[in-house]
Amino acid sequence: MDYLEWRHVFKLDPAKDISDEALEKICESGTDVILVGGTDGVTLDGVLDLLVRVRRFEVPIALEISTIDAVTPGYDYYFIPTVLNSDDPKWIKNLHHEAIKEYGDIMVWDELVAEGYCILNPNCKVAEVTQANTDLSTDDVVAYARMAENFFKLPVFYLEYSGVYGDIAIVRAVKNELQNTKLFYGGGITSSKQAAEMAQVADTVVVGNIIYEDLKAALSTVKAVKNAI
Ligand SMILES: CC(C)=CCC/C(C)=C/CC/C(C)=C/CC/C(C)=C/CC/C(C)=C/CC/C(C)=C/CC/C(C)=C/COP(=O)(O)OP(=O)(O)O
Ligand SMILES: O=P(O)(O)OC[C@@H](O)CO
Ligand SMILES: [Mg+2]
Repeated sequence: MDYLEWRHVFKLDPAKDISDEALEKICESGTDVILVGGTDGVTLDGVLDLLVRVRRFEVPIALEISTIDAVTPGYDYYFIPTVLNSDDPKWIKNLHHEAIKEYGDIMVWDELVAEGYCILNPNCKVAEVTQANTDLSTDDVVAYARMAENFFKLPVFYLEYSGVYGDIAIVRAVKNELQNTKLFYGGGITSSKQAAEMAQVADTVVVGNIIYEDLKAALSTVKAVKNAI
């Protein structure tokens, strides 16, 4: 599966506006994929709009499902988060159970990629919405990574610092534990230096909000990640 080889990901938020000019630069930047996702304000219109606009380019496009009301055919992959450190079973498996009960007969399972999220920024929106317990030691986080890989056999473990730059020591400790499950890192990357640092440890680096704040800085992260060893 291609996603096993991804190094750099741009995450576009369907609740935010992006100009055609900026979108073209993002799509032609050399990134491995455009991942469409956000915590709130995600609508079918927003998800369709980005699908149609990104499809004009060659880059693959994946949808990270945050609400079942905003799912449409046509994406290359569907990423399904399960928030391992949520205190509310809704975000771990209940919404998933509901969706599979309703759409299980028509699902193309090979297009679905399950992601075990571990959210570590206590002040981000997704931590609040999912009631994530972010008060975790390195050992706690490593245990979630082991759970993702060995117990649930998830293809992706996503260390989510949304909005703040993470702790490289924690990212390294997790990476050292994982053999098959891919480590996605996302959060607070605003420069090529940060992107390169995380890319030396994580399998895949996700760049989000800086796209909307400083396009040039966002674009600089692609080369930084691709050149990192
Ligand atoms: C062809 C076709 C239609 C195929 C699809 C079939 C189908 C219906 C598949 C569904 C399968 C399934 C099991 C779905 C699960 C449904 C579901 C709603 C699950 C819940 C997912 C979940 C735990 C969401 C929580 C929120 C979350 C982790 C979102 C990810 C995005 C994220 C962290 C964004 C970062 O936040 P952001 O919004 O950027 O924050 P700022 O604005 O502060 O930057
Ligand atoms: O928006 P930022 O902070 O870059 O985080 C990226 C991504 O991990 C969000 O889900
Ligand atoms: Mg965002």
